Amino acid sequence: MTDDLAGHYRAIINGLGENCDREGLQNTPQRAAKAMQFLTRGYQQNLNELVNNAVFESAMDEMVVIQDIELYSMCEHHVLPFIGKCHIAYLPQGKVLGLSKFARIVDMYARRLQIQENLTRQIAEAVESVTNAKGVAVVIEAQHMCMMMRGVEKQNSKMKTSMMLGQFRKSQATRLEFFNLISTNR
Ligand SMILES: Nc1nc2c(ncn2[C@@H]2O[C@H](COP(=O)(O)OP(=O)(O)OP(=O)(O)O)[C@@H](O)[C@H]2O)c(=O)[nH]1
Ligand SMILES: [Zn+2]
Repeated sequence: MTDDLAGHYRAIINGLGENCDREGLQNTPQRAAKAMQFLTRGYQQNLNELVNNAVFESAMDEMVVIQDIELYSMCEHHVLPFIGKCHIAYLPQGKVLGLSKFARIVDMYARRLQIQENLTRQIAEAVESVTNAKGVAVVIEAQHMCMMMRGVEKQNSKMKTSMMLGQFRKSQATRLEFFNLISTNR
């Protein structure tokens, strides 16, 4: 698998007019293949294994927010990185999820070829399915290298996406509480 990918990288690099046999590039196809496999390792993961039963009974029924989870993803249109932060909130009803699992869920979906909108939705639906929460909210703010390094070359624009499920979608007060919580301490 890595060797196959490395062969493709060799063709790309040679196709750019470079020479993969020169010293600095000799191991590059192999390295680039491994790096790309790492950046897309989310394809090898699944939600059940990742959560590993780290769901705990709890009487907590107020909003829980996990803020500023950094994410690195790759846009599916250009295969260039987009980089940002994810904020997740949920309203537990009897069960809370192990804290690190939120970051693992973000990474599992981020480490695939993505668009930000779908990534946002997938994270929200995963948290909902694992916790059976009364509501889940996810906000992602990210900068896309395809907008910065090429194309329109806008260095400061950010894309913000949100996905509200359950109570967050129904109740404006709940949504506002979440937006308030994530707009402080930054
Ligand atoms: N909605 C959305 N669009 C994205 C995302 N990542 C990249 N894109 C956009 O995907 C679009 C692809 O447009 P095309 O016209 O097919 O490709 P292109 O000629 O490379 O487009 P330019 O970026 O405008 O040069 C561009 O507008 C990108 O900005 C994302 O996460 N969400
Ligand atoms: Zn792109």
